[in-house]
Amino acid sequence: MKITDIKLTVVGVPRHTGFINKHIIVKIYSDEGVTGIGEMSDFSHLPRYAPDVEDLTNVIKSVLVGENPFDIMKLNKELVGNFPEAMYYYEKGSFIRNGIDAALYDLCAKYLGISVADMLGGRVREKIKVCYPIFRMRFMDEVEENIEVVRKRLNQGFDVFRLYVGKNIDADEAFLDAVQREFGQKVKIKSLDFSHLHDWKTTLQAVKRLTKYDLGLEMIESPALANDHEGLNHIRMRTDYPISEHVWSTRQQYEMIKHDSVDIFNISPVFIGGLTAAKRAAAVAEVAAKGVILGTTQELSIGTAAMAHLGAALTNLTYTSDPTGPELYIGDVVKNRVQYKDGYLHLPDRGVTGLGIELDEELIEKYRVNDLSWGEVSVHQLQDRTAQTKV
Ligand SMILES: O=C(O)C(=O)C[C@@H](O)[C@H](O)C(=O)O
Ligand SMILES: [Mg+2]
Ligand SMILES: [Mg+2]
Repeated sequence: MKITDIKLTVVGVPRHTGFINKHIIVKIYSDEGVTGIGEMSDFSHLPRYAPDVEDLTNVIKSVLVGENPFDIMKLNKELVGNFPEAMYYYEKGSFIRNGIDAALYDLCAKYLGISVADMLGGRVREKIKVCYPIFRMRFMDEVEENIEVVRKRLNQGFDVFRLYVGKNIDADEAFLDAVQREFGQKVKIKSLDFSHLHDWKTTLQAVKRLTKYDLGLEMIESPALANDHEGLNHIRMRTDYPISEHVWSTRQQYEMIKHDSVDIFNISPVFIGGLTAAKRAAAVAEVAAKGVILGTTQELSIGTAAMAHLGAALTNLTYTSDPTGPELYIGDVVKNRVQYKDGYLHLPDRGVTGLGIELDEELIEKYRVNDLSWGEVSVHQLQDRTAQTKV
């Protein structure tokens, strides 16, 4: 089989919060008449610049056209050559590699008539426990709005949540207090995510306040400045709670092991550049005897299905994971969205081929936008993932 062509389509899909995220839908065509699909998810992250999609398409064509899609390791090496790793969480080259890698798996698995999980090592599980995110509050009046989100999502079966914290600790505390009073044991807050906003010592003060409300806390995430591997170790040694951090490059994961920085690696294909790289990062975690969760950038259904197939094959998925993107957006671009039930992300059936997701061309057209250009949006909105415009 040979790759014959590549198509990239940009879509902008609003979230229930009002925040609009741009993604690129990838199609890889082959001379066997089989097409692979993938998703370069959520370019709506800092820094505020964007790749030119026409130029990007040409670059990717120059890497892939004429190649055998089964040469996944060779093609990943080529992709890393063209879009090198960086020591940055939201490195856009990783998003690009991720979309291509998923489409290669989809193409090859469809050709073989098997599901992507079967290419990644089969199924250890059929469903993955996930949590619903509560985005960061800066103002007290956001507390009640977020309690309403908990009420609504609990009714839909999401009983585990995670909370982005660190810009208004009074609001964080008021939220946790209100959750405890209203929901008691019915709801779990599995993580407090500080998103690298503060140095570890400042975070530690906040952790002391917020862990008064232990609602089933599994981990404290990103509690030091980005790439402060020693800082993570300092705070890890001073709190009883497991520390988690995202993996965004091979070198950064190595440094975190060297400095014994974390208990849990938060692994997302989008931030490490694909299913291939994410599977390797999970194997590295196993070697280092660390826990693993599947993280998220809040993907649409294609990106989330890719993570479900990956999660199916991981033996060391030890804590509650994060991918709930399709529940956050008001729409999607597929005929069959991924399924959530009782707070679990369910894998597509074993009988499906590829990722098991079918594109809906009408929905692609509905959400299609010309490019990845930035509209009016503030750094706060980008950090906090809300449409909140107050300063
Ligand atoms: O755990 C995290 O950190 C995230 O989920 C990052 C978020 O910013 C996410 O990418 C989003 O877009 O909401
Ligand atoms: Mg995080
Ligand atoms: Mg994101």
